Amino acid sequence: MDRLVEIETFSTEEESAEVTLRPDAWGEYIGQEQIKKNLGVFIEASKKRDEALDHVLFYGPPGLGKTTLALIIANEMSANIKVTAAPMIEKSGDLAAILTNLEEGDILFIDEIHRLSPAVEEILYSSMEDFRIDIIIGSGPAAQTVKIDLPRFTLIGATTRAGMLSNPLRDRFGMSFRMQFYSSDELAKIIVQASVKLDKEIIHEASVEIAKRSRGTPRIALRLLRRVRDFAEVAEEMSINHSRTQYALDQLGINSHGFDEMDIRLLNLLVAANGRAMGLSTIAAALSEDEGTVEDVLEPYLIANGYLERTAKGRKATRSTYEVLNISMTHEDGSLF
Ligand SMILES: Nc1ncnc2c1ncn2[C@@H]1O[C@H](COP(=O)(O)OP(=O)(O)OP(=O)(O)O)[C@@H](O)[C@H]1O
Repeated sequence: MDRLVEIETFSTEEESAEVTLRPDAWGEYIGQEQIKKNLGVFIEASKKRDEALDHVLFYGPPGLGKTTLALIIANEMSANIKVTAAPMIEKSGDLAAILTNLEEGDILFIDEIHRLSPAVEEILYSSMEDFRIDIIIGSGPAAQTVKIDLPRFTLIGATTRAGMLSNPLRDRFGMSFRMQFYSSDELAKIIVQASVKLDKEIIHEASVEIAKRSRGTPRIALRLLRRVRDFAEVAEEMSINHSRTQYALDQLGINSHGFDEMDIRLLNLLVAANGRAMGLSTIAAALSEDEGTVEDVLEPYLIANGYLERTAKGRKATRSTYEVLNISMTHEDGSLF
């Protein structure tokens, strides 16, 4: 039987474009070397034993390749995969319907797994551990519990917030992997690979320029590649060259450190606090963003690169923040922060 890949979550135009650029084999998946090495061993071992792979958790900022890895695992295991996201599983019945439709060895990928409701999570515990669910039929004194055996499946969970997972859920994953930001070299390779799929030549310097400005994130790199390609095509250029790339990225408001407008606003805010720490809620209100976006999307890259520090009292600018914004680190009286 052909392998079945069912994806329920892709909706926006950008996401469906991503599907076509998504690598589907190990060889095309660039970077995350340690994760690939370990997963390779575990996949080979479970194939040798002819067993389903143990449950896997991927965590880290958005766009680093969690969904892509899940699809590659399914490919390697020659398993069917069903891709969904926690907000789509509202009631325990929704999860029960998904689970009872799985077959032996299938993979279920749940994105944003930290957003499952406690009632749904409860069902997941027994299904992950005992491959069995208890469903309550009816209500009141006439209610009956029916036990349903499930096939041995693999759950792959992805989250931007490992800290928000409950302990019982976290403990039921046999392996968990933290996704790393990508180096510029790795991103440049991803960009070249994607440009081949898009059938648009890109010169080396241009791919490096996009890579440097992509916040260490493949999704951003691919989005910028598509926008730079637009600029090149409107200018009727056969290939994407360096000067067009610089021009396009400047027009898109992305500076040479990869900061976009929102990063710059956040860093300026911290610097304006004159060395004092600023709370998450204050930052979110000042940027008109919700706290989750600030914490999951904006901050991780800035922290990983030393431009923002999380302290017990709140967020603070670092020496690198002042340097990168070209601002002096002194109080009005001349003393250092
Ligand atoms: N290591 C990689 N090599 C090549 N392309 C990659 C790699 N990682 C991600 N991509 C590409 O980047 C895009 C985003 O990846 P993906 O959707 O897997 O990220 P994600 O971590 O699941 O994001 P989210 O958590 O927001 O769903 C995809 O189009 C994918 O093709």
